[in-house]
Amino acid sequence: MTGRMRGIPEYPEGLVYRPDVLDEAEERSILGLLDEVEFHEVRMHGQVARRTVRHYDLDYGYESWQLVPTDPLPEPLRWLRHRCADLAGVAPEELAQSLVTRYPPGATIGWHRDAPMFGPVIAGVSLLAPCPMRFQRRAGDSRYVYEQELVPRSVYLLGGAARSVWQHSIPAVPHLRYSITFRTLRNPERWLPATPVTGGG
Ligand SMILES: O=C(O)CCC(=O)C(=O)O
Ligand SMILES: [Fe+2]
Repeated sequence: MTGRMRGIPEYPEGLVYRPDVLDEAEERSILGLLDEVEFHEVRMHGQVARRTVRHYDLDYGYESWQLVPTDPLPEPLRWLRHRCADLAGVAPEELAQSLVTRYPPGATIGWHRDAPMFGPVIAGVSLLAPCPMRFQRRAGDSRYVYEQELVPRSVYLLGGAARSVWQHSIPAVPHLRYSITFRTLRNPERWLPATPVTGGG
């Protein structure tokens, strides 16, 4: 489905979409946890976005383009990371950054590719309001487009060209939505502390 997007419809290679990854009880339990989360503003180029975010494990400085260690992913959310890792075919620890985004009615995220310090696989969980996720890529004078409806309790994976070539965006929808994204790192050794050596004197 490409809705009203202008361009040549094409499926983004590397996009995997799975509805019904969570059941309703699981969604409710996560929403209960998110009620307690303190969300932070996103300020880019001096503009405060309507969506708010909470990073875990590594925080992304929207202005600095650096990753800095932050609070660990809350234990009651770790099974979700594990499930996404299984879908993505990576170890849970490889999903080294978690981001919860809260989209109140009218909030959006504009066209972008995720930052280059993140790795080749990104997983995204959707909760509450359904919304379209839009994709575009340009080649010469042509614009290729795709629209994927994200239903609540679904997971998408961005790999291959869907991650590295295509841009994506989320338009405004009339009801509250949350997304939880888990990202791999391109250079884990640059950002993660070395595994501590244990057992010594
Ligand atoms: O809301 C979503 O699922 C997409 C979020 C996103 O693209 C991002 O945070 O980079
Ligand atoms: Fe993104």
